[in-house]
Amino acid sequence: MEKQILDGRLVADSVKNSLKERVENLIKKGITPCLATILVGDDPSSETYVNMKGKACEKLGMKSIKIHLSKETSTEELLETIQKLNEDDTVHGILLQHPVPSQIDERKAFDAIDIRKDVDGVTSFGYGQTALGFGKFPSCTPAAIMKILDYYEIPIEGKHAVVIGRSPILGKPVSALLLNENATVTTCHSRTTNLAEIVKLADIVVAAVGKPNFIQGDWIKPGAVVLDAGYNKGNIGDVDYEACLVNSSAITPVPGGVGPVTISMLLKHTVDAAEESLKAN
Ligand SMILES: Nc1nc(=O)c2c([nH]1)NC[C@@H]1CN(c3ccc(C(=O)N[C@@H](CCC(=O)O)C(=O)O)cc3)C=[N+]21
Repeated sequence: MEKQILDGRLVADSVKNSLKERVENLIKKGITPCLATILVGDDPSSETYVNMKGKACEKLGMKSIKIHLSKETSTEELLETIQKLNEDDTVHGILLQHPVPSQIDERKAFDAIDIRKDVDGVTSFGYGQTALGFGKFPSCTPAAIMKILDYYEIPIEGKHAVVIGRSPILGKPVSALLLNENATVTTCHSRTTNLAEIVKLADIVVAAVGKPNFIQGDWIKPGAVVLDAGYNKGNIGDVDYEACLVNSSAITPVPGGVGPVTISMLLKHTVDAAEESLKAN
């Protein structure tokens, strides 16, 4: 069996290339697609991610606004910041970097984002739309996983997909997207008692747990496709890559797998939102 390393940088480049002309056309019409990122606190890895997102925008001729709030920020202050960005017609997408410091009601902040600007797919309403199958902006990592499967023409329909993790912007929405594509989906989590047994049934494994090298090689059914959405400290995925490579037919590395595609989907959603704003006016 031929083994495929799923190259996220390649997929991300193809997504970004498809945006170039759309960005140019918008600029000709006087609209520069703009993503506003909000970072609360000073976690260095969050700062790295937010900077990567801003740079990716600029590389494509898009605009990025970076808002950095102190780690003492209150929910009210954050809501005010979001409200201003909602009202700013030059801003097309808003990304509130997760996680936020513990004094902040993150759900309340996410849900304050105007649905038209929710390019990161974090609002309750956006999740509901995604789950029902008509959402415009699914969360970016779930969207990236689907894009990788699509790019490599990996069939989903009728396959057993096992998602490990049920977070609001990763495990839950990716389970929904896979279900919408007619996979049989099992969502596992920290209280799942027979995890290894369930993963062994999977044709498609999505790792979204946040534990380095957690997914073991002998859990992978021969021929299974493995997607690693983990982003642990030191650029380590949730999948024990070398061990899982053995049985898998296709696998994403970390780095260079799901991560770069996540960012390209964020850009795509921002361009989509900018085009929509043009239609609305
Ligand atoms: N509201 C919100 N939306 C997010 O989408 C979101 C978030 N919060 N919080 C944190 C996670 C993490 N995340 C990553 C995106 C890209 C890479 C990525 O591109 N990583 C590179 C390597 C990174 C490097 O070179 O340092 C790679 O995998 O090749 C990683 C992680 C988005 N997240």
